[in-house]
Amino acid sequence: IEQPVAKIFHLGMFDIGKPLGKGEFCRVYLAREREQGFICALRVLYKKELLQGRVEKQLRREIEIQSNLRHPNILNLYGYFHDKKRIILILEFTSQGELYKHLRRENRFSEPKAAKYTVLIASALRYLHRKNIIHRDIKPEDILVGTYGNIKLSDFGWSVHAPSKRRTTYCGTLDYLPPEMIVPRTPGNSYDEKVDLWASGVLIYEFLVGEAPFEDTPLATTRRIARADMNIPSFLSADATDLIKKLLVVDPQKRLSLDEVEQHPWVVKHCRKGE
Ligand SMILES: COc1ccc(C(=O)Nc2ccccc2)cc1NC(=O)CCSc1ncnc(N)c1Br
Repeated sequence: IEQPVAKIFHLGMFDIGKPLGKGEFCRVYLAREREQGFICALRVLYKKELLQGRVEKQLRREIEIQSNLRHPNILNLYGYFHDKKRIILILEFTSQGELYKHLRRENRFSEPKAAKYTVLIASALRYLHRKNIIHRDIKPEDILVGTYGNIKLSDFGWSVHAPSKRRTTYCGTLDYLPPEMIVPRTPGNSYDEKVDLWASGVLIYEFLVGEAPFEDTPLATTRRIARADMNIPSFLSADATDLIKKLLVVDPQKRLSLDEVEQHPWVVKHCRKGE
């Protein structure tokens, strides 16, 4: 789909179009590569800010990891370049933008739609976990929607994201953090990929209810997460309720595995293969 890239300025071999992200920290632009007219999203990061935020190491590690990922439900990082002041990430462009906008507009998703998204996210997580990568940051704000409605896990580099208006919590939301990252029982609070299963439960809840299960004041949220203290509205089907309850379990080892999520009746019912 040809996207109008009204040329505002150019950066390297790219013509820069409209801003895609908002907020002073989130400089993401629609761009077209000059030679082949290749459409992409460019994320511009200022070295000064990265140094202040001491995140240049995290960014380097992330670019290293993300450059080797290839999955239909993970936003592609094609590469990067830098000039004196900036580092520019060359990212896959998704024409339908951020999933959280769709969720806010529709208030909540139907169960079939939520189940379809769940399967796609589980498939991306399985791919990451097989490579020993824990995403840790799965929330509607970090999921993008492609042209044909398929979704892409992205990593907005939370540390450079302004405390977004979308969540009124300081420096990223607590809503998606699992108990073991809130109340570290084991010294050095070691956690494993089960944190992504907890976050998947929070995500399914938010898809179906329209708000996160532990949304509250920061203090109350941490208390409720630590006890998995949520109430599931009665309009959710029994299967959906069952899946959420089996993911939002305090003990990480007792949470469902990705295989069990994909084989859960709620998912199977709504996502018969090939539909
Ligand atoms: C693989 O995707 C990333 C990988 C890495 C980082 C990142 O900044 N890491 C990072 C930055 C600083 C410090 C530490 C980590 C960010 C992303 N992703 C993004 O920034 C998403 C940009 S928004 C957007 N993108 C495409 N199409 C649209 N319609 C939109 Br809206």
